[in-house]
Amino acid sequence: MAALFDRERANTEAQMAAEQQERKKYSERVTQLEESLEEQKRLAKESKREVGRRRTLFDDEMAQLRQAHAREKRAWEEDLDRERNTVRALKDSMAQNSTAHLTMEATNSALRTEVQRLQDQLRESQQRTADVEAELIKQREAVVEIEGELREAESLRRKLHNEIQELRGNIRVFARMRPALQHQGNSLATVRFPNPKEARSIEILSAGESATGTATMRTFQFDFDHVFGPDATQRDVFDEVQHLMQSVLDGYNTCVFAYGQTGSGKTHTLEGSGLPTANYEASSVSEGAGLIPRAVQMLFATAEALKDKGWSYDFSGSMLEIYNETINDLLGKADPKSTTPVKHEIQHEKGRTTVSDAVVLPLSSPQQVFALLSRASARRSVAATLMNERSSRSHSVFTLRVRGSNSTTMESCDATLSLVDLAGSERLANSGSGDDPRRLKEAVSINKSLSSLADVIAALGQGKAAGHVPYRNSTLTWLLKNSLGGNSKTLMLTSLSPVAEHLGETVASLRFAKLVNGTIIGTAKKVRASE
Ligand SMILES: Nc1ncnc2c1ncn2[C@@H]1O[C@H](COP(=O)(O)OP(=O)(O)OP(=O)(O)O)[C@@H](O)[C@H]1O
Repeated sequence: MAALFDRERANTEAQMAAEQQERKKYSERVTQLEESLEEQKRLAKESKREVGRRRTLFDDEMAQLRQAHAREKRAWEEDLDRERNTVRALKDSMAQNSTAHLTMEATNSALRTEVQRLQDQLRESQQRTADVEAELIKQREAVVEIEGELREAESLRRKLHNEIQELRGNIRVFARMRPALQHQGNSLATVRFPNPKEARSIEILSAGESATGTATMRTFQFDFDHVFGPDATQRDVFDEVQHLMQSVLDGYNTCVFAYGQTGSGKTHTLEGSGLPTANYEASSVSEGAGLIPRAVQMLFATAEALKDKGWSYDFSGSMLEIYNETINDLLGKADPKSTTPVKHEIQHEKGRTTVSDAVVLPLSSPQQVFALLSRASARRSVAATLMNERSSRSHSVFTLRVRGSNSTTMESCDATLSLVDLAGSERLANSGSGDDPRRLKEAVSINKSLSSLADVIAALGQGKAAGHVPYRNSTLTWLLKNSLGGNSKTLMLTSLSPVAEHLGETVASLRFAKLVNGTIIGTAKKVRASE
């Protein structure tokens, strides 16, 4: 038992030792584990710290990264916004461009259509032009033919026109009675104009006494180429005269006399109320304008129109006054007050009349002619103040020389138009000269020249039978030698006063006019430039 016990005890002690051993090992193990746990804790702490540090670092880095990322993001966003804006702008622009493109395409297509249309039109036009050109060539040929015919017709017209003039007689006589002037208030003569449509007759009724002493009424009737009553206008007179202007351009010397007593209307008929001023337009003259401005306007206008038919004309003019048988140049430089006036000689050579030292001005427009007439008129009025109404006591002669040549037909002509305002025709007893020797001399000179004019016309009327034509008997007839006679066309415009008191002078003027009208002057001859 004891042994058992001892063994048991030994076993138990062995067991206890083993258990102790085990406990020790366990304790060591526990210590070890505790140390290890401590270590683990420390390590865990360290690790935690490290983790914390690393987390902090990581957080910092993350924060930085986030900031950087945020910055970048912002930058990207800004870039993105910009890009978006750019893209939007581009889209807008593209939209616009595409609209513009569409518009342009539409325009382009419209333009293409237009170009096509124009090309078609051009082709048509070219075709038409070709047709027109062909037609033009035909027309040109026709025009050349017509021009030739026209030239022939123009030459024929000239010939016929002048033949008609010849048939009518180269001296024609018109009578014009002026209206009563308001301010005069004189009693008027009894005058009748029978057959006013024909306008060729005038009748003057004059109270008288028969041999037995009974009161009678005498009627004087006169027939002329035309009679103008007091209502006739300046235009009416010119209408009857203008064919003579055509004759001047055709190369015929033409002379128009205004004859009549002082105050009967000679200057009114020739010049009219005031010459056109510098503002005058070549296409018109005033209603009051007389024969000279109208003739000048017509001559220049007709010369211009004849350019188409190959004619080219040169005009030149002079203005002379014959006072007491002496010639004064109204365009000359000499002082009109001078006591030693320039002496002018009249020369006739080859059908042309020239006056020595007289100014002849080249005239290229109607305005220049009017300037010439105003100059002459101013000069005449200076003389008039010196010589008391000298204008009605002198003859004024305006001469327009017209030279023409036709480069196509080689025709040429050279003629003068003389427009003569004669001195008052009243008889010596009525001239108011009385005992005034100056007035007497004037009246004698006027009488001489007017009776010489009648003699010349009468001698011309008698043709060769008269033998000698007394041109030299007065300065007037000598100056107008080539404008009278067979080589010219002459028109006498007899001015008449309607006043009863002037009846005697009116009848005398009409008798003189009748004498002239009864004269048949030989055939007018065209003057060629070379003659
Ligand atoms: N047909 C007419 N109509 C209106 N007035 C006229 C007419 N004829 C002449 N007269 C006027 O009569 C007056 C005299 O005319 P004008 O001076 O023309 O006469 P004249 O014969 O030339 O005279 P002179 O011999 O003195 O030069 C002027 O006042 C003029 O205006």
